[in-house]
This record gives sequence, structure tokens and C-alpha cells, in this order.
Amino acid sequence: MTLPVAWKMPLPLPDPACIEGARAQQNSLTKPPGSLGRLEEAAVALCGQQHRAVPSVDRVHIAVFAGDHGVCDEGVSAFPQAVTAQMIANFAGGGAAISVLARELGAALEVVNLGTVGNVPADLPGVIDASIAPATGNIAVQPAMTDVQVAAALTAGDRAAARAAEAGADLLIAGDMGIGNTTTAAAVACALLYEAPEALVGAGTGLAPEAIQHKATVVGRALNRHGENREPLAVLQSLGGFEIAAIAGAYLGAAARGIPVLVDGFIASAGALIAVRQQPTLRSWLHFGHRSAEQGHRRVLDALEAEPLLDLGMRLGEGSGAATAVTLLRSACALHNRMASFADAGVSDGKG
Ligand SMILES: O=C(O)c1ccc[n+]([C@@H]2O[C@H](COP(=O)([O-])O)[C@@H](O)[C@H]2O)c1
Ligand SMILES: Cc1cc2nc[nH]c2cc1C
Repeated sequence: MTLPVAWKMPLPLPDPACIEGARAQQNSLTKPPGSLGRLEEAAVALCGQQHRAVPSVDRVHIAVFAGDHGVCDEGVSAFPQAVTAQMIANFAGGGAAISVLARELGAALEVVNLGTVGNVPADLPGVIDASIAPATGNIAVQPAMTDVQVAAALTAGDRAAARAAEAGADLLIAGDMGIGNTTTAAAVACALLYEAPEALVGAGTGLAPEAIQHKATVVGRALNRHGENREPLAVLQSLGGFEIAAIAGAYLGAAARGIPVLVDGFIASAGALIAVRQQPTLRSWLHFGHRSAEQGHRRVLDALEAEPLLDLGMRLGEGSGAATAVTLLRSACALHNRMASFADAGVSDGKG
């Protein structure tokens, strides 16, 4: 199996000189130092990532990765698997939440179909067919993916990052669509964080408390079957999903090409966790859009030492939380680039 080069090759680091210059710029602006909080930090980080004194997130590339999950056989979702394919058509038709948000942002939106049980019509606009199989294996009883399949899913993500680079994107957002994927994301996170299923399994699309308990039992079975190997690729192949692998591949591919990333919710963060465990340098390319209402997200964010921009009780996926946070990054850039300095505005900087 051939993994994308970004899985193993050393990733670049953001530029330290640009970071230092951006900090000096922030401290020269007409405000008490640090008073714009995380907006300052985001602008400074973007300068380092983009090798620019004038950061921008005007050109946003959103790739939504869709795939089905064999673990749905265990009755772990409030919705039928057919919804994954139906939603791909809805993304293409412009009626999904991420379709609306992408239009509002003037962002490029592509949907990568990694394999669904339901039928997806051919030639839907903006949908890329990268079908691997109708679904992953049921993780409660078998590995999610073969080694060839996990490599194909990682590569599909890397290709999306290559398209973002080709389009000159300032920022990459990876979204997810896959009925059952809060189960697989929880399994991945439990394995990497040595957590019990009860700590990370949540309601997903809207399970009742008894059904959440059943879902935790299913994750427990998957973890027992998987065993002790906590190597990122082994965990991903055994417990993940096509879209979680593609998200990990897209994040690594973006960093390898010098593109910052805005991470979405629980599933996207599970992809980030896998990728950061594989390549810790990736962390310095990540911004975090929001804290999802999915129970386990807080713990995964903590493990990534991430303080997200928003906490709106969203739990949709699709990249919708990250897309909603782009406006804040745009504000951060506008403030960094356009505020007056103490010297220019004739305001005392309090240093005498
Ligand atoms: O991103 C999140 O935090 C999030 C939290 C809960 C649900 N979702 C979305 O809902 C679907 C998975 O939910 P479920 O209950 O089928 O596992 C999948 O399409 C996700 O995009 C997404
Ligand atoms: C309708 C619907 C839309 C979604 N978008 C992401 N996950 C989803 C799950 C459902 C059920």
C-alpha cells in the first residue's frame, strides 16, 4: 500500500520570523497588548503559516468527505445509512447547511464521495467520485478498512489538499458526512486517549440515553477486538472511517503545502488527533472552529490543547462549525491589517 508522502515526510514549520513580526505589529496597534485575545493569536499564527505580514482567509477551500460505516449494522445512529448518499445530492443541490455557508463565504466547496451504501447519481456538480467500497467493515466485529483502503482514503484527502493548493487557497476546511461516524470517531479517540467508551460516546444525530448506552457497548466491543496497538495508522485502519482517514490525509496534505487548516467538530477532530499523533508538527497548522455539542469533543480538544473559537451548541458536521468561524478569522485579519498604530494615530502607548 502506498501512503501519501505527507503521512511520513517531515512537515514544514510556520515561519518564526513572520510570527515575530506579526507579534510586533499587534503590539504596535492602538489597543492594550493582548486585548483582542484569541483574534490576535489567530492573526499571528496565520502570518507564520502563510509566510506573510498581511494575513488573509479570503480564499477558503472546503472539502466535505462522505462515506458509510458498517457499524451501522449495530443500530448506533438515529438515522438510516441511506441519508449519507442523499445528503451528497443535497450538498450538490446547494440546500445543505455547508452549501449555504460556503456561498455566504464565497468559498470553494467540493464533496468527495468515498463510498456509500445508497446510490449517488453520476455527475453531480462539485462531487468527486473517489469510491472505495459501499461502507467500511463493522468495527464491532472486523477491521474498518483493509490496508489498501486506508491508503486510498488518506490519498483522497491528500488530493483534496492538492486541489486547494492549486486553487491558491488561504485556508482549508475538511467536513464530514457519514451516518454512524460519531461511533467510529469515538472508537478512534478512545483508543488514542485510553478513555472508556462512556467518556466519549454521545448522542450523535440524536440518540436517547438508553441508545447511547448501547452505542458505548458497541464501541467497547470494537476496542476489545482491536487490542493494544495504539499506532495511529493501525487505529485508523481498524476503528476509523473512510472520511476520518481522508480528513487526516487532507490536514497533513494541507500543512505539507503550507496551507493552514480550520478544524470542524467531533469527527474532524478525531481525524486531527490521528494526524497529530502521526506528525506532531501538524498541530502548528491547525485552528479550531468550534466546540461541538457531541459529548466527547471537549476531551479530544483538550488532548489537542485546543481552545476553539466558537461554542454554539452546533453538532452538524459537514464543516459547518468551522465555516461559521471563518468570519472571526476574517475579523482577526482585518484588525491585524487595518488598525492604526499608536504612532500613526498619535495615541500614547503608555510606555512614557
Ligand atoms: O461534527 C460533529 O461534532 C457532529 C456531531 C454529531 C453528528 N454529526 C454528524 O452526524 C452524522 C453522524 O451522527 P451519527 O449519529 O449517525 O453517528 C455525521 O454525518 C456527522 O457529520 C457531527
Ligand atoms: C439530515 C442530516 C444531515 C447531516 N449533515 C451531516 N450529518 C448529517 C446527518 C443527518 C441526519
